[in-house]
Amino acid sequence: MNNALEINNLSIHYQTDSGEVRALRNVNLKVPDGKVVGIVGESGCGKSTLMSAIINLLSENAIVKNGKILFENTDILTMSKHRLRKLRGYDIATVFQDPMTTFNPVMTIGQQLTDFQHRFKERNRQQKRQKIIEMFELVGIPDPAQRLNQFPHEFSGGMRQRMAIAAALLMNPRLLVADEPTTALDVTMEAQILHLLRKMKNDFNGSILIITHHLGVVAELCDYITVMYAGEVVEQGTVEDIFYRPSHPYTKALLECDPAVLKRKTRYLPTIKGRIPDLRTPPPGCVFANRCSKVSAQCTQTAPPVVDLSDGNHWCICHEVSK
Ligand SMILES: Nc1ncnc2c1ncn2[C@@H]1O[C@H](COP(=O)(O)OP(=O)(O)OP(=O)(O)O)[C@@H](O)[C@H]1O
Repeated sequence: MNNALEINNLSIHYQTDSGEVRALRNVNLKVPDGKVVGIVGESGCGKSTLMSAIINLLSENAIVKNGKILFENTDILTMSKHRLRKLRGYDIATVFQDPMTTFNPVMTIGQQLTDFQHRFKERNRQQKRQKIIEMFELVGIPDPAQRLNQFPHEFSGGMRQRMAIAAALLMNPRLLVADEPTTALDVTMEAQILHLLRKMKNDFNGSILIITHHLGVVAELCDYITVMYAGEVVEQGTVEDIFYRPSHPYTKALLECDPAVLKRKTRYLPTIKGRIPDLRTPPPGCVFANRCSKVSAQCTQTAPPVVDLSDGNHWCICHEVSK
């Protein structure tokens, strides 16, 4: 199977006055053609850094220490400006947590989404408008033709997120990267957007990379899951591997804290005790050692090995897990 995106051994640090923050360390990830891959982890695990690197929009103080992000065999991190312009929004489309960031508040939605299609020279203005109406129908926006003349603030949060997804798909991208697409929405809206993304998964030919801290989102949508902790990938596998055969103690702890996964109704949600380590001085051994219930002496001293649990498809890094 070919990969729409392949990340090899990626390490990114941030330069700060108090030292270098090792935000990503030796991250490996593949997004196979036509598949949905989810990245999960707590706040601070490096999800946004990874997302920014994929579209080559890292902060000025970021330094790529090593690694590659391959899209069609070309490294995004060293792409020419011209190629990057084609990549962003055309080959790779993005949907962010706050859909307001996608739209210009002082232009009508119709104008903006017509302009979004400027690369499609073969479509005239009328055809571009027709394409938007078709996309709006697909994502469930009622009276699409009338709504083209409205401004972004005239739509609800959920409708704006539908429009952001429509805008991304208008480009027919090879890869859609969605960063916390449901986090800013209430529970009802979230369910509707998840339903929409599930439908898109079947209609859309490209691949999807979805970044979230919400396990329910990945369970509903993904084929593969990457679990990140403190800048490292700690476990990777199919959705079944991660939900039915979790191996890394962090993955297990995440699952135990998730309300959707918890069978019993609890008044207070459990949390993982302790804190993510300071990424300016990550520990020499396992990054999860200070919070792990299975911690042993070697965990605090030596970096954990990669444990292959299923022919390279399901693996984790841990001293205490054996095949
Ligand atoms: N521009 C920056 N300068 C310095 N440190 C940064 C910068 N951006 C992120 N970091 C640090 O890098 C680490 C990873 O941050 P990142 O935002 O990628 O994680 P995240 O998982 O997306 O978290 P969140 O969900 O809170 O955004 C954190 O320790 C964060 O404080």
